[in-house]
Amino acid sequence: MTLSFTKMQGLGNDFIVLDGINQPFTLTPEQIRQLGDRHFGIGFDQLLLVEKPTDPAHDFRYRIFNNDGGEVEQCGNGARCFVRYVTERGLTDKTEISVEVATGIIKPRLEANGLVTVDMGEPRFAPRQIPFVADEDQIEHSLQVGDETVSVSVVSMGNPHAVQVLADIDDGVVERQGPLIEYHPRFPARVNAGFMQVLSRNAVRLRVFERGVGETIACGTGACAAVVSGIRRGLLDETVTVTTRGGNVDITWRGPGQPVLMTGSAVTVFQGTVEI
Ligand SMILES: N[C@H](CCC[C@H](N)C(=O)O)C(=O)O
Repeated sequence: MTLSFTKMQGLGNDFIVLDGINQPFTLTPEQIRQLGDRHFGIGFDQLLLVEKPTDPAHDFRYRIFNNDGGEVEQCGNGARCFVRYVTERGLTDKTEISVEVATGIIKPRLEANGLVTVDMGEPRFAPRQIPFVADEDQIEHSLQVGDETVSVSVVSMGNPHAVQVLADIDDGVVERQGPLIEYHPRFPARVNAGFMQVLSRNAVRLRVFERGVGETIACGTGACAAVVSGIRRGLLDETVTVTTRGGNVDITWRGPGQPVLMTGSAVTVFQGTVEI
């Protein structure tokens, strides 16, 4: 099978985007792993699939696969690339679209300045919604990680995140704790592990060890979850610039019942075809 794809990146989190509307296909998890391999395949963090919506009230359906082959509920950097892809390829003439994801609706919008803003929907905190093994929602939960006891905030942006606030995120903590948190038994669906350093009430640094991938250069939903958890902890104001290894993304959250808004870049790198 020959597949046409577009290679894209948001803050260095990289993707291949596939048009499942005009190019119907199926891929097994093993085939996704092969395509995602950075030596024997194309290489990507996630594969993004564009499909027709199940509800005609919306413009598209958006499916996301990590490079371990697993399908997941949400991808923030990918959402910005999604709207750039469908407009550049003429799949829509709109600049703001309504997109179905596994756990809700997101609304990406192309801005006049070339950036993309996405209404990522409301964050969720109930343990069963994450999913997370705990009695109730708490702003911080104690978690045993190897021989360390850490304090995490647990947030779902559709996909699960466990976020720590640390004075230093470059001392080896990401490499040491990331894999242990991703597979922690209290997260039945695994989890993305965020490591946040607060610089001011409007600026943080963030590194994320992503479920199904490992550490990525940037994580959009991770940035959303980190800012929400920092606001809930009383450390941040409602609009925050998140500095990742791949660049900056701006996140706004006006509190419970409100959506998280994310603004950042989305870049088309190249087009290609692949035999699989
Ligand atoms: N690894 C994530 C999916 C991709 C999230 C990230 N690339 C983003 O930009 O939000 C998960 O398993 O939930």
